[in-house]
Amino acid sequence: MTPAPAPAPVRALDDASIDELSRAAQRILDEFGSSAARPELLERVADTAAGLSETIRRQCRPVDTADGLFVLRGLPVDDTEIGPTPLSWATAGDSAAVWDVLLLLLSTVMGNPIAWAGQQDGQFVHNIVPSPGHEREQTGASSTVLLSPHTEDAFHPGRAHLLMLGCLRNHDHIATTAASIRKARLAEEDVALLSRPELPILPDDAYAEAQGFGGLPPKVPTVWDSGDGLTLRFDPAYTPLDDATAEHRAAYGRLEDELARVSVAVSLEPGDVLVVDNDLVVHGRVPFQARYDGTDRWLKRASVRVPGRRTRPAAEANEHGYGQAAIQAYA
Ligand SMILES: O=C(O)CCC(=O)C(=O)O
Ligand SMILES: [Fe+2]
Repeated sequence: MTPAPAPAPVRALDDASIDELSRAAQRILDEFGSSAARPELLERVADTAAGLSETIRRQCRPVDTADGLFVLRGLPVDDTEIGPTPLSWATAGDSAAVWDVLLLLLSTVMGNPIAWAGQQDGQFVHNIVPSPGHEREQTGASSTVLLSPHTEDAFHPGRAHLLMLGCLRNHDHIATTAASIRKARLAEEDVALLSRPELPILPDDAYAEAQGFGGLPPKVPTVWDSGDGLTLRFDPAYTPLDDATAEHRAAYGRLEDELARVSVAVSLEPGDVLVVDNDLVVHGRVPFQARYDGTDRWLKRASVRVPGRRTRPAAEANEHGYGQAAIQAYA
């Protein structure tokens, strides 16, 4: 089912904030010559973020509607200046590096950016572009398949609280999909069933090394009440549903149906930064045909932990995370 386009809550940045953020990012990039995440650069980002205006801080406040997301709008993108869309994250290098710094600044206002040694060379900001040979994968590099709704890095207890997608180019208006558990209607019995840790979530195809990990996959709950409402950890493409009881599978299926029912399509415009609460919302992407001619869709992605947030079951602390470690920008 193709989700209905629905207006996502937009937080429009005013001219002064746009100017302040753009200048701050450019200054850091000029100083370091590259957005590669060195400790000195992260330190400068932290200092700069701490000095950003109250107005910017307010626009970066936590998600405050049941949509579980918002779009920060107004940052400028010059389609010529950013150059052609790279053919893969591995060849992106410093393409549109000022956006790496912008996302790091915004992430740092919202929390603590994280990186993974096993993904995109340990960078804090990822390039999401369609890549030849990966068209049918369940990763950000795919195109011709529906990227099914998922919690980002669902396999791992160190996964982000917030996911940030900055749009540099999207000529064909290809939508990101988003479904909030806070809008889903689930029977009490289904919530009870899905709160039981009955199935593991395995590492996705972006983590080749973790997929070879030898330990026993921990069984995890799919939904739970975190105190202020339902919260979820969901990635059906990497969940061995055949191992579940028929009863559990049926409840999981009803959850999938509900998420499809409440799913919205968010077609990002250049300059938009979509912020998704990874505890409330599963995201995906509609299928599309890549051209590989430098004009394809191009997003930058950052993942953020929010210190002190208590949305995760205590048992997650004992998970091995398949040998992967989330590297936090600030200890
Ligand atoms: O391409 C998109 O809109 C989302 C891709 C995705 O799932 C991600 O970057 O985590
Ligand atoms: Fe994702």
